[in-house]
Amino acid sequence: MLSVRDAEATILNSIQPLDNQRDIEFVDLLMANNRILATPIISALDFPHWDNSAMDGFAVRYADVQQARAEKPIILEVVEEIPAGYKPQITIKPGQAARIFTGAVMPAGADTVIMQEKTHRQENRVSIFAAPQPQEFVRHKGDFYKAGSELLPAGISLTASEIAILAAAQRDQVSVFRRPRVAIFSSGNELVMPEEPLQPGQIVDSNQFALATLVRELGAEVLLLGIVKDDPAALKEIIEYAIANSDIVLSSGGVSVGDYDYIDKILESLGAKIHFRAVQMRPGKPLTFATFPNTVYFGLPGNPVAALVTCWRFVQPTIKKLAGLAKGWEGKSLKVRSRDELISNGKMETYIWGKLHLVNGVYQFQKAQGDDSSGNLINLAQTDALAVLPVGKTLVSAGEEVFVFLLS
Ligand SMILES: Nc1nc2c(c(=O)[nH]1)N[C@H]1C(S)=C(S)[C@@H](COP(=O)(O)OP(=O)(O)OC[C@H]3O[C@@H](n4cnc5c(N)ncnc54)[C@H](O)[C@@H]3O)O[C@H]1N2
Ligand code: MOO
Ligand SMILES: [Mg+2]
Repeated sequence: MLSVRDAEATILNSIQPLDNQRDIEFVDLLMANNRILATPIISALDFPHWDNSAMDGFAVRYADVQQARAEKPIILEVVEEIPAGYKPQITIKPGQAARIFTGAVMPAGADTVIMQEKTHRQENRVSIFAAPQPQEFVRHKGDFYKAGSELLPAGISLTASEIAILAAAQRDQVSVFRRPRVAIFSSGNELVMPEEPLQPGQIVDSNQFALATLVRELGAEVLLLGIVKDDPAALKEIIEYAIANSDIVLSSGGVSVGDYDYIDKILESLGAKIHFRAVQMRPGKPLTFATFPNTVYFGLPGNPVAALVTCWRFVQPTIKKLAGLAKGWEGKSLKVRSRDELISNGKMETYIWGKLHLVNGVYQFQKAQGDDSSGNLINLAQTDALAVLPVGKTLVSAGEEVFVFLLS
């Protein structure tokens, strides 16, 4: 059976990221949070734009004050006051200084700023009590970035710091990748919506809610297609519609070996390339991955935990890669100490859901309490990590280290 690693490689190698010409849109800066930048940002300006003071104090000529000492202060004439936002009018000559404030433009003639605490002001004179370093507390034009240099590369997710840079670079609109479109439906005669009273044998379709929420959290747009009966004609119709209208299709249920598990046969009849039908993992073994020319298809297993685990493990990096993220789409793992004993049959890569606790700066993994059947979605609540027992590993004792797959 295909290993998790090979399944992941097969999936990610078949993902074509969105196109940086065709698949972009312009959004206002404050709407760009968590969107992915489609075009690099090149600075039109030097940063800082002009020489300015890094302190409240006095702008001076270094040559005038290099001998200043507490016992023998240098006294300068204050010829101008320069608050932030003001254009200095006077050139500082030998023996002169300007009162200056943080962020204010350096006056011509001055090359150094003395912080206020090292001075004493009396009317139009200032005493300097300590020698500065040459050019101390001056932020020079272009020190941080020169015009023409790249401020932000394409393919990064925009957060507060990048939005600030875009604002500083005077971009009020920004070119981002469109959101990937993900079609979601559930298959099964037994499924009903949450508001419907349960008849014998029925079960609420929780998967469409879980998957839609996860997909939205990942920044993609959801096309929610609801519940489809285990009926080949109905399934074929919805799959045709889904592949025509999305980048990624997620169905849940109907991918195992039962007589009513039709998904794979329909995908075949529609000309899909079926890459695999099962992965050596638990939960999540019956996972179908197929591709159409413009759409990738995940036939997720119906059991609620299996559907979410396979989504976390495989769909999450797929959405990130397709969305245009240049790197960092692969899942993240961390080695932590397990509080609980973890058990596997050793035949499958086993994913045990639970929670991380930060204790004295070190993460500990706590397994979810209760029945760990893949049908028991109740104990998935508050899950933020999956402990991973590789094939061949049957036991992690309490207190032993284990790799966990992070969910966010
Ligand atoms: N003979 C075998 N039987 C099964 C195998 C196997 O290898 N050989 N694998 C088991 C595993 S593991 C899983 S996981 C399931 C996967 O089954 P399907 O993907 O075909 O899904 P269904 O049969 O339609 O449903 C399975 C289970 O999940 C419930 N379900 C389905 N959809 C939803 C939904 N949208 N929301 C909530 N619950 C859902 C459904 O009622 C069933 O209980 O196959 C095993 N069998
Ligand atoms: O994966 Mo099936 O993966 O639950 O029980
Ligand atoms: Mg089935």
